[in-house]
Amino acid sequence: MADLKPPQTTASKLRAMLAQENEIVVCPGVYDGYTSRLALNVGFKILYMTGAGTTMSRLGIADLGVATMNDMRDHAAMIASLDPTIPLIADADTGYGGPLMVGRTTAAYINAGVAAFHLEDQVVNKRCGHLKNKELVDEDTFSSRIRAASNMRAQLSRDIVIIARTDALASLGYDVAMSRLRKAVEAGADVAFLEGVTSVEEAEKFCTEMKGVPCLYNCVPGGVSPVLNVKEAKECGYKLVITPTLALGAVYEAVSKAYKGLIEEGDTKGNGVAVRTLFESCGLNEAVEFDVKAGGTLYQKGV
Ligand SMILES: C[C@](O)(C(=O)O)[C@H](CC(=O)O)C(=O)O
Repeated sequence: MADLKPPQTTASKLRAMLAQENEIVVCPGVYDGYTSRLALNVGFKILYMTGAGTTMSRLGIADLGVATMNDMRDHAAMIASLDPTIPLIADADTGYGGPLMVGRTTAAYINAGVAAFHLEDQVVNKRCGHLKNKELVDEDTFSSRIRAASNMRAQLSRDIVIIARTDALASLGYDVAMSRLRKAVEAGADVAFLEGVTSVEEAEKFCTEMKGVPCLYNCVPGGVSPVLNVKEAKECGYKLVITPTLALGAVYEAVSKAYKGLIEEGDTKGNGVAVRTLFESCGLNEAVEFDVKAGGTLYQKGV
């Protein structure tokens, strides 16, 4: 029998990262296997799967609550599988229904290898937190979502870090949003996410008033919040920063340019990155090595 030791869970790795004093956990937004590989290749030890990006890349639709639990779970499972030692934080929107459904989502995300997920207080037909006229569920309904996640985690004896997100700031104000987050923490949430923070002062106040509960900053250029860099977010007191649209924006610009070059000038080369380099960014050499080591004959002479 092989000597197989159970690996440390990615949820407990993330908890250890959050417990480090004077550190902020910087999470690159990824939205598919390719962007996840690119983030891992530059050395990130954590990934954030954006729901907006998942909906855009998987369905070609804007962040309007169209992706189902299965879409999100499948996407998260694929991303988490690329390097199962790396914690993946994944968007879980509203949890996709009542407590029973949120419990099911929690179990599905745990089984998909997700280390942490965020659940919010918008209605199920939600929209991006940086769009206008969001509708919310009441405070008790939000608490029940968090409690369902926490109860399922306990029932399964499997860890997942629960991030409570409130979208209440925009329509109900700071105090109501804080009350929702405090109740969410009482119901079992580990991390607080105040969506749509409007100023640095508000960000600092929020981190102070959450009294030791790790706080997450959502950096969305062109949204309603100031675009804080990592140092600034840390100085406000945040323990986590996510950048959901970083890769989406980079791809928007670079790919649009390449396609325009093709349609307007017949440029078939684009930036000319060699195909082998592209494959290598997605584990070509490691895959070949794995196959050869196991005695496979397909790639013995190289590829
Ligand atoms: C964090 C977020 O839920 C996401 O899907 O990544 C979005 C980000 C975005 O749409 O830019 C959000 O609602 O803030």
